[in-house]
Amino acid sequence: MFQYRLVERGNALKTRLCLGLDPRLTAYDSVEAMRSHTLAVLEAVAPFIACVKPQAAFYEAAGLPGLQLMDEVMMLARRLDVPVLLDAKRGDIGSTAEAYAQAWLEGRHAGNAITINPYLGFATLRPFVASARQHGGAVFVLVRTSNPDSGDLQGLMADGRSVAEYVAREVARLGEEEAEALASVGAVVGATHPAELARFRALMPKATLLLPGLGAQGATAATLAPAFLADGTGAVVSASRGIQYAQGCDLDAAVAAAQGFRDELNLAAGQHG
Ligand SMILES: O=c1ccn([C@@H]2O[C@H](COP(=O)(O)O)[C@@H](O)[C@H]2O)c(=O)[nH]1
Repeated sequence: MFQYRLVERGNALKTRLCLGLDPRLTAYDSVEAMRSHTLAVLEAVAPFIACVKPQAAFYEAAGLPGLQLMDEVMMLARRLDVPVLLDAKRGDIGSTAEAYAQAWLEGRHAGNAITINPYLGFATLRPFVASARQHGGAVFVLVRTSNPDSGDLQGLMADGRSVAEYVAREVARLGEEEAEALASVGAVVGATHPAELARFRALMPKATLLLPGLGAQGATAATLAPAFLADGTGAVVSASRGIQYAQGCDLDAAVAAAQGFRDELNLAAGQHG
């Protein structure tokens, strides 16, 4: 199961870091340069990460070679035994959600995780959850995203609760359907909202939290302690630009940035060495 692979790898390598791999065509002279650098970053940084999070948008933006690269990233991750959490934020009416789930959580993608969007209604999450449960994967529901304007909708209040809290409650409810201590239904909560982490952690006790926003978006590891469970597991924190483009396309700088984030997150999670 994806969530337990994260715990096992995180504990074995002492890391709570998720590598975001968002290759930007504008950073390179050619698609081939983008391909080789992206794969090299994953290979070099793998010993310091609990999982890798390719952002589908960047691969889609590069057309067919980009989609081929996304596939290569996933295959390399599999070879390196690095869990893959695809950031695609899928969500649609039920029958289409079934097709998305089949595409990204089954077959050669069985055991992976994907971010999903609850905007179309809670029932539309079901096909993703069913595929994840059946094929050893996981889903990460958008609860409180990291962007500055995420409160436009997620912060709206109804009966004393924010929309984000309603979604969190649904994540918890789905988790309760599973016997294991950690559920296959996780949540995205931005690292840029440190004051809200304790509340969301408490609302979703069985959910693994994905916290994007470390580095380029200004979040710092030291503020993230409330996201973790008492044993230091239960959350992974992602940085994309802050690692892949730490100093331009310098591979050593990417490794140094990943090591630095890993160490800071271990301190925050109470994992000392
Ligand atoms: O709330 C969210 C959900 C997803 N993201 C994605 O994470 C990375 C962040 O990249 P950085 O370079 O580390 O800022 C990117 O792929 C976003 O689409 C997020 O930022 N916030």
